[in-house]
Amino acid sequence: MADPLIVKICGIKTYDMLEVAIAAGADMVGFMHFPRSPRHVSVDELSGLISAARGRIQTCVVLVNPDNSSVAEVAAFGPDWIQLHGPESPHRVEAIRGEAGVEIMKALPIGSAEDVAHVAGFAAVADRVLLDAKPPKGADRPGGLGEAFDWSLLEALDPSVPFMLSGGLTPDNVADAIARVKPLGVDVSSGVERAPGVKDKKLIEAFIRNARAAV
Ligand SMILES: O=C(O)c1ccccc1NCC(=O)[C@H](O)[C@H](O)COP(=O)(O)O
Repeated sequence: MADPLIVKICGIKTYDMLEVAIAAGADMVGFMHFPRSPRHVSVDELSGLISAARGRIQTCVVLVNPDNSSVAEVAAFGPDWIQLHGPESPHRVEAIRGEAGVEIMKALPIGSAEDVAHVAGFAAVADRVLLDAKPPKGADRPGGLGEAFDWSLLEALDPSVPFMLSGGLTPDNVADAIARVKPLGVDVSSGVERAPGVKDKKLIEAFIRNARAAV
């Protein structure tokens, strides 16, 4: 039997939306800890949200090129995952994985065949990879931009590499994405918001319903 699809709702900032994601059947929530993000949560907020979610849904803290002290500070709250969403090298991913004591998801920007060729090297040192759209030059953050990439690029990916798909997913395109790309899981942020950083209950519910119906 095929593995069940993993659905991650990223950029949760409030307890209300954490409850919405859990009730709607998400498998994982992401908390952004990156000040330039409209979804940024402070360390105090992170600690509270992770505690409220513990044992009910998997938690993932998203960091961008963190130093060792940031990793240790966040890991101490006991999330299930840390997502590295910056230009971390495979060597740095491996080092953080060794130190953090939590599972590591490495986000990788995909905009060309060359980007796809690098995925297997990161998959070998991370617990999971998340393939996202490559941000345009001058973007103020490396993710959460609501932009999709050309999914056909993934036809060149080694089929033994499990990955999650993100970038511009919405309730309207998630079923098509799953059918075409066959990811291990899907991740969404902008597509379930009514304004940047403001999640919407109905959009979260529709996204999860449509994703589950596609498998
Ligand atoms: O969401 C952000 O603001 C963000 C900022 C900096 C690094 C990563 C960020 N988001 C990480 C995610 O996992 C998003 O869910 C992923 O990039 C997809 O976002 P979207 O295209 O908006 O659905």
